[in-house]
Amino acid sequence: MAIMLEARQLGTTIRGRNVLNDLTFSFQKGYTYGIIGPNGVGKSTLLKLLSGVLPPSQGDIFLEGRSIAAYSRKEAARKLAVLQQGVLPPIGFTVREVIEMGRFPYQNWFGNEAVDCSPIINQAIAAMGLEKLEQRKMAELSGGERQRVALAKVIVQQAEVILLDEPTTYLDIGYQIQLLDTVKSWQREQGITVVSVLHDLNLAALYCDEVLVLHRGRIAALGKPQHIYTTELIREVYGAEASIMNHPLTGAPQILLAPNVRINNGELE
Ligand SMILES: Nc1ncnc2c1ncn2[C@@H]1O[C@H](COP(=O)(O)OP(=O)(O)OP(=O)(O)O)[C@@H](O)[C@H]1O
Repeated sequence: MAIMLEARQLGTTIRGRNVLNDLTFSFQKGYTYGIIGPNGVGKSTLLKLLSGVLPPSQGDIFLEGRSIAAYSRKEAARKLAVLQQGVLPPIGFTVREVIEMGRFPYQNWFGNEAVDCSPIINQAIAAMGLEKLEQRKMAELSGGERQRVALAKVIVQQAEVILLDEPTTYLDIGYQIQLLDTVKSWQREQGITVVSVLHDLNLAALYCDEVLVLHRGRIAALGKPQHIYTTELIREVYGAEASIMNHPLTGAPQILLAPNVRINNGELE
């Protein structure tokens, strides 16, 4: 099995505070990984380290065996595409123009490409259900529509690794499933590696081959959801009481949260 991304003794300090410590793990080519953990634990920070935009304070990241720091910007962008959280898209442009910006790693100095990129742009527009919106200005879209444009822009980058920071933010449950299904079929078709920060542990169990759980700046668990999701882990990491059931269709572990108030015959007391 080929290793696509590897972290060795990775650590980072932000404003004198140790956020992530001694993380060592590897992600295999062609797999989907979820990064989960409580608010503020460092999930987005880990994604920034993996994409090379934030240099680590300790340790190193290897992309196909080569330190990420040794890649040029365009070289890295052809290998790795990132959907960042909360980054405002350029609102003066149309949907199609913004998606075309995802092709920058393949453009020359004048913004031209050697091959016609319209087939891949059209494919991404269709995959994200944006056909009717392609001439709309970004400023005229809802939060969920903008998120779908941002993902289409990532898809057209045709990278081997995609890093997604909370890709389901702003999306209703229908679009959450549509987006994750699109990413999954894209991943299978192209054999790419997907690393996604997810808050929803149930979606992570449905879509990820393996999940990395962060707790207090370290790895609390890394493995298949059915092996690592336990009531003890949920209690330790989130301080929440949960029951774990198997999904009736897929068998994936699904977490049911238990309210702290007492329940009698289905009524809260
Ligand atoms: N630019 C910054 N300046 C100061 N502290 C920061 C900065 N960026 C992140 N932090 C801190 O680093 C820690 C990790 O932040 P990060 O955004 O990676 O967490 P997260 O797990 O993605 O959180 P969430 O689930 O809330 O999105 C937090 O305590 C945060 O306050």
